[in-house]
Amino acid sequence: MKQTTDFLKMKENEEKIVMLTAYDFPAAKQAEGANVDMILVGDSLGMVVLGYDSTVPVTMEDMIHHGKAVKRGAKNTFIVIDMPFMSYHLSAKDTLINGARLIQETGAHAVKLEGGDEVAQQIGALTKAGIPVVAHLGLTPQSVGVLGGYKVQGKNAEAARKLIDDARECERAGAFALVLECVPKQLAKQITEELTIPVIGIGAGKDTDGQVLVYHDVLGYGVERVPKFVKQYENLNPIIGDSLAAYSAEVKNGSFPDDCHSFKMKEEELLSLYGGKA
Ligand SMILES: Nc1nc(=O)c2c([nH]1)NC[C@@H]1CN(c3ccc(C(=O)N[C@@H](CCC(=O)O)C(=O)O)cc3)CN21
Ligand SMILES: CC(C)C(=O)C(=O)O
Ligand SMILES: [Mg+2]
Repeated sequence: MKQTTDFLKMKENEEKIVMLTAYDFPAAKQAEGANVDMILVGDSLGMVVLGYDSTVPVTMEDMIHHGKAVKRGAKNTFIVIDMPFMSYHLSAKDTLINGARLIQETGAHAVKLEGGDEVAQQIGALTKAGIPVVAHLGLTPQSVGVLGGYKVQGKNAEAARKLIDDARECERAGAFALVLECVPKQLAKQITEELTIPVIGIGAGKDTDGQVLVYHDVLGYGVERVPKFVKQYENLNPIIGDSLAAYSAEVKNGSFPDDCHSFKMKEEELLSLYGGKA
């Protein structure tokens, strides 16, 4: 299994880092089977598997419940788990307690939290306590209310400069990697070149050190509309829809279950069951 330091070496060797989200046992098994370098138990689970319209309602309990299932499915893959909304803002003590719970109770290897300068203290405290941290900048979905929607970030010079400063600050605070979401590709390239730690992009172009996508987006599984930056490698929705409709139709018309999906008792057992008594 890869370690935090291996991701730094991958950056140095210009070997791309592949990250994919997973929220449950089967997805984690598939991700590990596909040899992804890192699995992210993202708080996007609130939207793609719990049906909320943002990541804000996701709780520590939700993250731990899903994190445990992912770990059972991917025992040999590096796992990063999102710290949910407001679990790293109240106090240094709360941040450490929540970070420790996520690591200890799920068996994940690192936590991820959103923000730059304003959470540098928390990144430092967690790292000093022995919890590896991935920073997350650009479009930070937990701040959707403040950002006013899921929009590309860092489009003007001033916003871009702030993002570059924040990225440096995250590295200085001790983050071992940075997720950069929904920013212009030129800005992502510059940040990737300026940082020593690996930058993993999502909607950030091809020049970052790695890429991350949401499992359900890649597969077209459950999700209806996906962000522009998503490449759908499959569209499972109609496959699942058609399969379930066929099952339903066959139950209704009596063609399921047939003999090959049923169990049979031997004739002599049937005879002794009914034979003398009927
Ligand atoms: N299924 C899913 N995939 C994700 O990548 C994802 C989630 N959910 N939930 C949490 C966040 C939210 N994300 C999103 C959601 C929507 C857009 C989006 O629609 N963006 C517009 C761009 C708008 C603009 O031009 O500024 C787009 O058209 O892609 C982007 C990121 C990324 N994350
Ligand atoms: C989109 C990725 C980076 C994420 O934070 C999540 O899936 O929650
Ligand atoms: Mg997230």
